[in-house]
Amino acid sequence: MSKRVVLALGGNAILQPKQEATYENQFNNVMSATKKMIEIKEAGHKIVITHGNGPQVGNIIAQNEFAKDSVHPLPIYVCNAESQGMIGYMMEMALKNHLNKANIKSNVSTLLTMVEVDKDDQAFENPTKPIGVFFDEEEAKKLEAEKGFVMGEDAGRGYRRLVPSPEPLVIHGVEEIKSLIDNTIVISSGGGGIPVYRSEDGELNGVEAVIDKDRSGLKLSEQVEADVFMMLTDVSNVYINFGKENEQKLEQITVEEAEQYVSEGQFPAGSMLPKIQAAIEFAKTGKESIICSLNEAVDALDGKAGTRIVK
Ligand SMILES: Nc1ncnc2c1ncn2[C@@H]1O[C@H](COP(=O)(O)OP(=O)(O)O)[C@@H](O)[C@H]1O
Ligand SMILES: NC(=O)OP(=O)(O)O
Repeated sequence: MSKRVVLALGGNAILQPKQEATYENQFNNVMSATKKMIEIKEAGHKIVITHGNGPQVGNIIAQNEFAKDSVHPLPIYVCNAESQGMIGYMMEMALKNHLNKANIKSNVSTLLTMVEVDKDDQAFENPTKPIGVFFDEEEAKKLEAEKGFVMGEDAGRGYRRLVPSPEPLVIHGVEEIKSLIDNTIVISSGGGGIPVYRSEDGELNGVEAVIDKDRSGLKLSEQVEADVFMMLTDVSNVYINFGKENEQKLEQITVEEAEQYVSEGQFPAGSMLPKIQAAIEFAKTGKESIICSLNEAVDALDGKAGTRIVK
């Protein structure tokens, strides 16, 4: 059965933590990731793709920082737009080349997507979103002291800069996505979307933040009325007691079971927790959420791989 599927791809799939941030490395990763997405298309499903941008937006911000004495630094929301354009370009080109090779007729369109947030969101008081490259503890302390950055540990992988990550509320371009989806692979809300707020007079304004792409993926799935919300990452499943001797793979869990694991603190805030929370919210609507590895996406849609969260 053909399903309408929203795919959320992690920013780390585009640039792995230990890889150099060259264009070639990122494009090769995008080529591999999009090849897997084409398999979903070949299986007859309609897909909307969203993606992370943590490593990329962090690097663009760092480029601005390094060059600030000669070129004016740009606000974070503009850096978000830049990362959306850069990743969207790589994905659209890679998808078109794969489709061409496989002789599949489908268009591909990247939407520059603004996502509305509440300018009074508590997240602005408490930066939690890790972006950019990883540092050791000593380097992180230096950056806090010298640049006033907020730094934090990211899921045991080292220290990264933390920026506010408000809740996405309204995804722009939803009607356009719905009208395109039958014949087009749409890429939307990249990097969680360009964060904007609407002031009382109705005017849109950019705001300094990076939205979590799993939270935006959830909103996108709800607003485009997807059948499945799929978060593609670098682990095959969600586990309880992850990394311990008694770790246990989860294949299908209910919303109640997932909430119980969250309350036990099974999932770290910087990595698996936002995915599980987004999966729970989507599953509450009676639709299906899947967290799986990119390599097993087609099997996961058939119920043969990954972790499914259902009502
Ligand atoms: N309970 C868990 N089950 C599975 N993976 C977990 C768990 N807790 C933490 N992780 C980590 O979460 C990571 C995926 O989150 P993240 O790196 O933010 O993904 P992405 O960049 O793909 O969105 C995995 O690589 C894994 O190391
Ligand atoms: N914006 C965002 O959530 O990016 P990552 O997936 O790279 O963290």
